[in-house]
Amino acid sequence: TPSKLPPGPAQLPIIGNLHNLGDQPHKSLADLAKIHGPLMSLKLGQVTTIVASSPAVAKEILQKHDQVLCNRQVLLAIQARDHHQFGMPWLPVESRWRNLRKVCNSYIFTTQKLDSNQELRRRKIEELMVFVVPVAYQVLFVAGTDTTSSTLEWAMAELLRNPYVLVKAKEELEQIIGKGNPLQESDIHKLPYLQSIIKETFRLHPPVPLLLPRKAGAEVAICGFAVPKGAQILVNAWAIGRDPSTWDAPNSFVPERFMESSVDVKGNNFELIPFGGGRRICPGLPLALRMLHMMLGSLVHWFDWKLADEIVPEKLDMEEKFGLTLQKAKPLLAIPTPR
Ligand code: HEM
Repeated sequence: TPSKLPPGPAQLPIIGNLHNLGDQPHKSLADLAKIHGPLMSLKLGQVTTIVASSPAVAKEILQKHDQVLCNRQVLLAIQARDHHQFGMPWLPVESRWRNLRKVCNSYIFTTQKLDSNQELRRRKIEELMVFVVPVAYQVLFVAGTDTTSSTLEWAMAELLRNPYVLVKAKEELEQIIGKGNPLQESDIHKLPYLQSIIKETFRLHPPVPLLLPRKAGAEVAICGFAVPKGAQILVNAWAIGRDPSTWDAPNSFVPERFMESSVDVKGNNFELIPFGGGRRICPGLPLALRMLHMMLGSLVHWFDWKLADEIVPEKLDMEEKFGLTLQKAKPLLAIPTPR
């Protein structure tokens, strides 16, 4: 078994590499990975931290060694409020977690259940559309801490910044759904371009850029290096989504790249893992995907959009703010007119 830790930047006493993170840790870690490689080790304070930044290493962690690495590193801030006792994301892989996952997979997020309560969501979407009309002036995509709303805001921002994509999305909806007809969840599979837009949004703007920290339950060898027991494991989904050896023109928003490809966000393609992977993959994935396609599709289908304040598309501010979820730093201001 290897004894050497993966390579990484030099460490200072006590703080280790905390000073390397800055206020955009996912970007700083991506830059460090360019120097030290797709598997690196750092010391965040006293915590040995292993960072994965390529699809191959992510696969080692989320698939091959999933069993040893499936528990969470519970952040002190969360422990302090006792949240880890209750929230599924922080539970250890033991009976309580297993029961909750079972409830999710067999009762809450099954295709059958989601199909049977889609009427509730259809009404919500209708309310959202009715809400947009009188405000027909300025719709603020209010920055919540919510992963789904943040993805929707990024998607709308990309559509407004890339008007040709918006036109193509409209054309697809008009052709498949028809002007004036409401979008239904059962239509989503007939809208490959809309699906590609959502994938491309997740690639560039994964709402949980470093996924949720895992913890090594035992020492494990990864790519010829030793990952010690107790180490915190981060997977930089943001860096992987922009990796130039995986993606052509990695920083451009080009949904077309997914039209002829089978790459999906469901945890099988490690170049695109906004929901994580392995046994702790996001259980809300099927619901989140339905909601996102319905909300984005309906906003595009029902309204014409332009940017507020005469901003030209290329000048739209796409700065990110790192937090629990990766938000747009400046809220998107967009003006709808009913079509
Ligand atoms: C765009 C939407 C969403 C994204 C990008 C997202 C992303 C994630 C990620 C990256 C993880 C950690 C996965 C891992 O460790 O490999 C996670 C876990 C989780 N997510 Fe989501 N999520 C989303 C929406 C939702 C929704 C709508 C729900 C519930 C209704 C949900 C419930 C959960 C729960 C309970 C966990 C913890 C699972 C566990 O630890 O076993 N998520 N999510």
